[in-house]
Amino acid sequence: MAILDVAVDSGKADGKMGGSSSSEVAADSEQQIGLGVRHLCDSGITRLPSRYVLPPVERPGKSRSALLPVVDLIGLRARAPCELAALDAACRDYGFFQVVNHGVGADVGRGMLDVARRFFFDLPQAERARYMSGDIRAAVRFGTSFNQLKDGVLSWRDFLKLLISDSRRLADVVPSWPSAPVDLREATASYARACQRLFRELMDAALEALGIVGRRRDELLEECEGGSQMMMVNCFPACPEPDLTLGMPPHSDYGFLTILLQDEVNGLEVMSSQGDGEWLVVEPQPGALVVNVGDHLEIFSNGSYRSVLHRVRVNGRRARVSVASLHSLAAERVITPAAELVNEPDKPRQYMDTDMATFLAYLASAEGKYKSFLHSRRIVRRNPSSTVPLESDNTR
Ligand SMILES: O=C(O)CCC(=O)C(=O)O
Ligand SMILES: [Fe+2]
Repeated sequence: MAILDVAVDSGKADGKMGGSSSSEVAADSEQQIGLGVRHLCDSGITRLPSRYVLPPVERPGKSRSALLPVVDLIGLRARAPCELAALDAACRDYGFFQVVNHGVGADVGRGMLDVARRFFFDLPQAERARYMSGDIRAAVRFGTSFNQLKDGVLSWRDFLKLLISDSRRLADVVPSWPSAPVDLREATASYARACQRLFRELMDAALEALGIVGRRRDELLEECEGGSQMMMVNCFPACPEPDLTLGMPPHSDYGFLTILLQDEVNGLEVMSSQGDGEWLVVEPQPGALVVNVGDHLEIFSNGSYRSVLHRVRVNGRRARVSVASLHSLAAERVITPAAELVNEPDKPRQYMDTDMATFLAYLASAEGKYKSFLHSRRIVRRNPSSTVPLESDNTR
């Protein structure tokens, strides 16, 4: 039976380790694990349960510190050529950048992180368990690990997923969000709205940098207004053996752009663009937001912009909270390489069309790690008449 079903059916959502004399024995039980990492920590474990232990080659190992390129939204709004060039270069070369003067109020960001921390750390487990679901399509979902029902090795992470299928209808979905802590809905809706504005401004500039202008750009921006937004509120508790596991395995994000808000605890690591397989620890500037290109923008830009692998490392002392806001067009919209960026034979089409249904079907059937979804959409030309999808790999 799926882990999550066991957890929800157990009826002991807020129970501690009833009757067990060894925390490790209990911690290894599927039932405890299904309730999430935060709950597991409450049981007083001192060793990492075996379900979280990665094989040696997949453990975090060494990584070096790096500063992401900085994009200033004020300059971008004014269409300062150097700022537009900085955005373009960051999306082409790194797939990641940090944005300053982004217009998301410091109080709005702080409010979001504060309520997220209280959701994971102050509420009784039963409150969170009300939102547990094994259905990856559920619009409101408390879950654990990465792709819980498919993960061979589990990730040291709990999350609250909030899906807004049409950003214009945010107010309609807010009442379905958790009612505790009492300010969760208000704080999260304010932050979600601020992210929508930032996403549209960044897309506006990115389209211009890609050379998509005039009516076509206006239409796309209009579509972004009614696009989808997925908020992943992530919690990475302090881990008893952080070198043996990850908070999130290497993955790329599915949307156009992801806006990432994080607390002061480091953890995000990005695959180096040098092709040397090195992991770079992101040191964000205080007050900056981290932004990354997702699979849909790599497809739309016909490979000019890069959706880059990233992962989350955990640590032994401090819990970390982050909020990733993934933005794309409406779920039913087909994402296709922009006609302006396909130019046979010099720059042939690199990707097949995709849509949300295809992505979800893929997630339901696979772990979704590395860039396997994106690679499943890649076109490889062995000879001019055959187009077949590329096998997945983890080089980008
Ligand atoms: O917590 C982070 O730094 C990254 C989170 C992330 O990659 C995601 O939610 O997709
Ligand atoms: Fe991500």
